[in-house]
Amino acid sequence: MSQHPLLDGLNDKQQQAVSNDDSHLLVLAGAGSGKTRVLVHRIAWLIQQRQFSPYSILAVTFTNKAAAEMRGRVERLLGSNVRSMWIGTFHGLAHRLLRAHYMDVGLPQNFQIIDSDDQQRLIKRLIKSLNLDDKRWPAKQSQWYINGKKDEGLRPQHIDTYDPTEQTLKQIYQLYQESCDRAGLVDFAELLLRAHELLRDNRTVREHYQRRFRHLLVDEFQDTNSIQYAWVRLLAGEQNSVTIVGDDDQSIYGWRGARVENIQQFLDDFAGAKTIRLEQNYRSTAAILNAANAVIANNSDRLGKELWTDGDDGEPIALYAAFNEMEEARYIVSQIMAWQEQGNAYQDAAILYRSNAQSRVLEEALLHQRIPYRIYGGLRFFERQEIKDALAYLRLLANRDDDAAIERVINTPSRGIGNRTMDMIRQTARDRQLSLWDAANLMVSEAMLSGRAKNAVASFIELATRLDDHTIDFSLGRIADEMIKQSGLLAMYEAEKGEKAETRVENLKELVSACENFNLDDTEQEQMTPLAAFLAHAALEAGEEQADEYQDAVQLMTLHSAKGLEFPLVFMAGVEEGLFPSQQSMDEPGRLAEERRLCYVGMTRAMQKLVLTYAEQRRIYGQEHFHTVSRFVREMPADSVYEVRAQATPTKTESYGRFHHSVSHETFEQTGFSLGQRVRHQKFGEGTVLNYEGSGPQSRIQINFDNVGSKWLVVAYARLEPAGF
Ligand SMILES: Nc1ncnc2c1ncn2[C@@H]1O[C@H](COP(=O)(O)OP(=O)(O)OP(=O)(O)O)[C@@H](O)[C@H]1O
Ligand SMILES: [Mg+2]
Repeated sequence: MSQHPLLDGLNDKQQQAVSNDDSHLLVLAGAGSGKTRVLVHRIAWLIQQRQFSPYSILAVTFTNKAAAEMRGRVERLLGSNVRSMWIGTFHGLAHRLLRAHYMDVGLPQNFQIIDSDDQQRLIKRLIKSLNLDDKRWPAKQSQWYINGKKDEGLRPQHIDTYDPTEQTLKQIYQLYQESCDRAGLVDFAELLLRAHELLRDNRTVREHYQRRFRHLLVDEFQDTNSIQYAWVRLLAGEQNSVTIVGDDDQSIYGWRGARVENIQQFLDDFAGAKTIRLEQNYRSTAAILNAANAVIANNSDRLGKELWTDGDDGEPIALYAAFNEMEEARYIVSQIMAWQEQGNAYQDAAILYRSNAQSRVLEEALLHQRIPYRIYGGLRFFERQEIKDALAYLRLLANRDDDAAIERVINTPSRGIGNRTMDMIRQTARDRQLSLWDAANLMVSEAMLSGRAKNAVASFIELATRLDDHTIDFSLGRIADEMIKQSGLLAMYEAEKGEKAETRVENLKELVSACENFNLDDTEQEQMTPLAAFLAHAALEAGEEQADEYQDAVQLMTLHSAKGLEFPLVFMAGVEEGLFPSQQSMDEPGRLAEERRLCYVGMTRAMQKLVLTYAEQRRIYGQEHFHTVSRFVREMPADSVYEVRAQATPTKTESYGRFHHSVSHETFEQTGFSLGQRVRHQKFGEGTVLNYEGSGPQSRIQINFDNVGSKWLVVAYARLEPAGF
């Protein structure tokens, strides 16, 4: 019997899932087993074989990018467009519903979506208007509260509480809601909630969509939250078919309200649902898959799945122990260069990391070698809001007349300098041809401002002056450290709640690390002060174009955003106890299990080659840490991992007080020198080898000369000789 072309290239179980009749279906399977592929083929099958109109299909994916890809793949399979099919993220689809029914939900036609930052700013203003102390009531806390309630489907009137704190939060929520409604603003949580209310409360609309969407298909179902699940149930109604695919081992958003229990709930709620398990992995080599399976086996409470491959063993997983994070980054970059020289594309390599703050050092190493890269789902380090705030303070220290810097931070964190005061300062500056700084000083000394405004401006001037005087003899790292503390920036972000604020605090501390490690010689701008040189470096780096969409570029992303994707070559950087698993997760079994699932997700992104790296010493979040290799690595079978560099002989270099090891991998061997070695230069005299980069004739070596300090030299020209101790 000849089979339908849409079933070609699928195994039996996959074919069963694709050609399933109209009963509800759960495809429960491990990573890389073809779940997403099954969804794509099933959509095409429904249209071509079962004659459903694309109009009657609704598909949900986890990101917009995944939605676009899925639509493209369906269209390629069918050879026709499926424009009338609804496909998108839960948020995107909710938005579409609200646009179509704005009147039914009481929104103006031109309602606007606000992002998390806008939302927070609005809440902040409202807290002030209630005359609440914003130290006692940080906007972030209210934001967290409001969004949490919305995710549970609760409006202010549903909240009954005698707790005085919650009563105030409820009052803020109420006021926030009123002002959003008045202004026609909709936040992310509101999109989901309002669309849910529309479907729940408006029978005509509900029945319309229930009649329309005969098939609902959801990818990455393990990461749906309560309201998203409620949505699926409403749209399914009594007669429509629901296909969900997921993997309980890849549930990694529990911390954000996702409920892996929804998989079990689905089987309870949707009568007659079938379960199909896919067990063959088509993505990764046996070495990678076996190691990933061994890691996840350490979790309990799993729904239980098998995963095997008949593919090649492939290369074992490489484990590289770097002596610090910079050397880790250089190693990764050198491997990517070697891989590219073998004829591979940059875009087939991905660097995954646990924390956003790790990206800075990696970005710098890539920039240094002029390798294009793209940060997936995020801003580059020096473009992030909190970093720009902090840099503005540093700019102000370097140059009081930097008006843009003053504009940015004169009231960040809030010091009671309002728009009116700022307008007056701007006006004075214009009238008298002064910088904002000079205008502000003038207005304070000549009492041109009212009492409160004057005090606020004076305190800002005093802060900048004090910071400068106080840090005059400090190293760049200490200047940055004092600045984030004294300016109140650190405290401001620390007072906020939520993941984004946590990341911001981490990034600020990471900026301190960046300053500490900043090497003046790197810039070859020895006439500049370290601060000025650093600022130039940061500005240039931020101004560097992010690789554009079509350019071949290395992919950088957090482990979380790598979900569902695959790459021939994958690096997982920072696999260390305390970083991955994270420090906070180590004492809580639930969180540790989620970290382990994240490790499983990361490893199973790799198709051909997986490289794990860790740094024995890492300066992160502004502090030096000595880490051991992650327990997850120890959970991998010994024969599936090989250490790239086993032997390490620590030598201490006085100037840096850091431990260095002699490296034995090729790149450095070519130079003929080893870290910590004593060398002699004709002009500069004797010194100790601190660092190196690049390979072949281009390789450069950093030497701390006893008399002239540290210098980077090109090995080929430096004519260095070994020297005795
Ligand atoms: N029957 C098959 N024959 C050959 N290749 C397949 C088959 N099924 C899937 N693949 C390929 O295996 C890879 C993984 O498939 P897919 O991304 O659909 O897996 P998944 O289960 O969705 O993974 P994840 O859990 O990571 O989202 C893809 O490159 C896909 O094209
Ligand atoms: Mg998938």
